[in-house]
Amino acid sequence: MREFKLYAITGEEFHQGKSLLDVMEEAILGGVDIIQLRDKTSSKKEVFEKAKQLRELTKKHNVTFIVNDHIDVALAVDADGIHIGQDDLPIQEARKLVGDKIIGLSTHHIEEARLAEAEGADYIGVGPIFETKSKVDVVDPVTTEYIRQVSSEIKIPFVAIGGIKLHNVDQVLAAGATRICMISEIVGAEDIQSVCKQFIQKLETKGV
Ligand SMILES: Cc1ncc(COP(=O)(O)OP(=O)(O)O)c(N)n1
Ligand SMILES: Cc1nc(C(=O)O)sc1CCOP(=O)(O)O
Ligand SMILES: [Mg+2]
Repeated sequence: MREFKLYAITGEEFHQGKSLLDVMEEAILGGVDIIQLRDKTSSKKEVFEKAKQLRELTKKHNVTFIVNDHIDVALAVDADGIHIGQDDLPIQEARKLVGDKIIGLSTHHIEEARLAEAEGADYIGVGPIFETKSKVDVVDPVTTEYIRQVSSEIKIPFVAIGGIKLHNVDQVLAAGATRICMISEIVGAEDIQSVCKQFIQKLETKGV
């Protein structure tokens, strides 16, 4: 898996009338090095069409492309990987389907992180660090304490997610995160490039 540090997930409810492609290209131009298509409401066919466009965009900019939930769509567009949750296929079964593509798995406590590592996830999501309105049925915030646990124990890459904003990201980095992931703070921004550049600056200040 290529190294990454600034991860943006689509969230069309936040896009302020701008097109999906324009929003994600702005994010990439601002420094995002991995993007995820996350669409909980569209039909499979619509998700496929969006994935095809984002695959083209990410190829053009040499950025990693992940599809959330839909393993079949990820395979159909030759995405770089998939992101799955605790209620999705077990990693071993997902691995049979995707081969050496990237598998990311959401985790919310250290036992899940240990299991993800043992079962061969390529990276884990660690969250939600703070309250978030971007996901329904989300668990209570795991706080930066969970970042501390994961960074001291888990060897595979992890990315902090959930309620991360420019005003609180310093706490996330201070706890040991070297990769951060956002929906609303990036794709809902007036000036997406500027927000991404500020996140990159925060990461670089911490030596990432
Ligand atoms: C990078 C990253 N981390 C966590 C999630 C959440 O995935 P999941 O638990 O499957 O929830 P949904 O996103 O499907 O609502 C994620 N998508 N990406
Ligand atoms: C999709 C998602 N997964 C989470 C998890 O903790 O697994 S938190 C989350 C929403 C992240 O959106 P925002 O940056 O707008 O808070
Ligand atoms: Mg999911």
